[in-house]
Amino acid sequence: MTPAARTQAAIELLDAVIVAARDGGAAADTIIARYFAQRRYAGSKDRRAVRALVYDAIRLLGERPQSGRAAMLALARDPPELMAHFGAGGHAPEAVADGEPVAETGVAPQWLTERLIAAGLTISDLQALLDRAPLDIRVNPLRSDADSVRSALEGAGPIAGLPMALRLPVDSQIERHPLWNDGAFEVQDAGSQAVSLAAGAAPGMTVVDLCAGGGGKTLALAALMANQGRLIACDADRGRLSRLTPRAERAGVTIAETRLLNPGREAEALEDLTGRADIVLVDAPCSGTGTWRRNPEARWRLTSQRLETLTRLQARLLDVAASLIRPGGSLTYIVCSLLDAEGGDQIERFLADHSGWHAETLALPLGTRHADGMRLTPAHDGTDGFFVAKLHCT
Ligand SMILES: C[S@@+](CC[C@H](N)C(=O)[O-])C[C@H]1O[C@@H](n2cnc3c(N)ncnc32)[C@H](O)[C@@H]1O
Repeated sequence: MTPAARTQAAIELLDAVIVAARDGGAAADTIIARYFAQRRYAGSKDRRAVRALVYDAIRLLGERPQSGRAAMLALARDPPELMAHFGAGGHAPEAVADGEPVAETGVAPQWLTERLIAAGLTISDLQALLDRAPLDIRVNPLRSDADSVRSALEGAGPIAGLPMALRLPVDSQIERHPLWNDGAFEVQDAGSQAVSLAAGAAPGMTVVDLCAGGGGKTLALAALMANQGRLIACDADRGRLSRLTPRAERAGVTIAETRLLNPGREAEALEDLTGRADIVLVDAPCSGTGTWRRNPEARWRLTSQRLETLTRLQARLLDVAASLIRPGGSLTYIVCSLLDAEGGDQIERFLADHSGWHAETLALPLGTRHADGMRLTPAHDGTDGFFVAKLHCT
């Protein structure tokens, strides 16, 4: 592909990303993978270059742009050599027309920027939400140890405060590394590892991971439990939950049992656990404002209606979780969002509605105190953004 043809490919992809963001379609990564699956003539350098153009344009634009061309014209202001691709002939984009729209640059949609600022973030905190994410792994003590994994992976370095976490050069190809196959490590953001510690899981406990998804935190909990006790991994999404079993096998986790929940009727499938769990972890479905480094187009998807639906679901899941906890047990609530509506406000509501509960003052190796919990941000902690709180039932 010529450089100008790559620019045209990026425009076509951006058009698809914009439509998907508007209509709740596939993620940008999936759209790019599908595009190249149908264009085998594109070599790996072409793919890398086109992908970089698409993501550079997405990161540059806070509001969802009207078209891929408007997005690319905004990017073409700098570096200006991109502008020379327009009208270059062959597979290049058409020449720029007089008065053609150019998308406005920005960090996030106005309404979200306002809410994030209201949650105490600065503009540079917001800008850091769009940095390129590092590649972090969690060493699995059920299969290996941090020194062995570190010496086997080129460029691996420690992360202060997290003895089982290592940070690797961003482009490291590790997903099929022999040590990965052996279950010696999992790819997991350091922030995700830090907030998992908040639950205080220990050997012999009964732990419910209410929103386990593919099991990222379930596996971390199992390691903290030294594979002893009972770990019930639940989710309402059969596909996600089904990915947990092979991962657990690879990681040598034998205590995890999965339970599929019926949305809206979660408590029914958990009746036998009422008042019996030492710990319930609610890694709640959320807007993901803390993970824009990985999915920058997510900020083009979120609407205030979607946010409202999510906050209602989070409140309900907190109530379900509370019913499972034994007296003296604890509930850890996590969201990878930095909006107070999904973080501190949820805890405030919960405490107002549930007498006999209180929030613990957390002391995690990363993060800062925020509302009744702690907050991790890319700018402060070099991790994805999270809010975590721990509630005790007396
Ligand atoms: C933030 S993700 C969980 C990520 C996972 N804990 C991890 O560490 O990889 C939130 C999960 O909540 C699940 N979820 C959505 N609605 C739910 C419900 N009503 N009950 C339980 N889980 C639900 C989603 O399917 C999704 O997997």
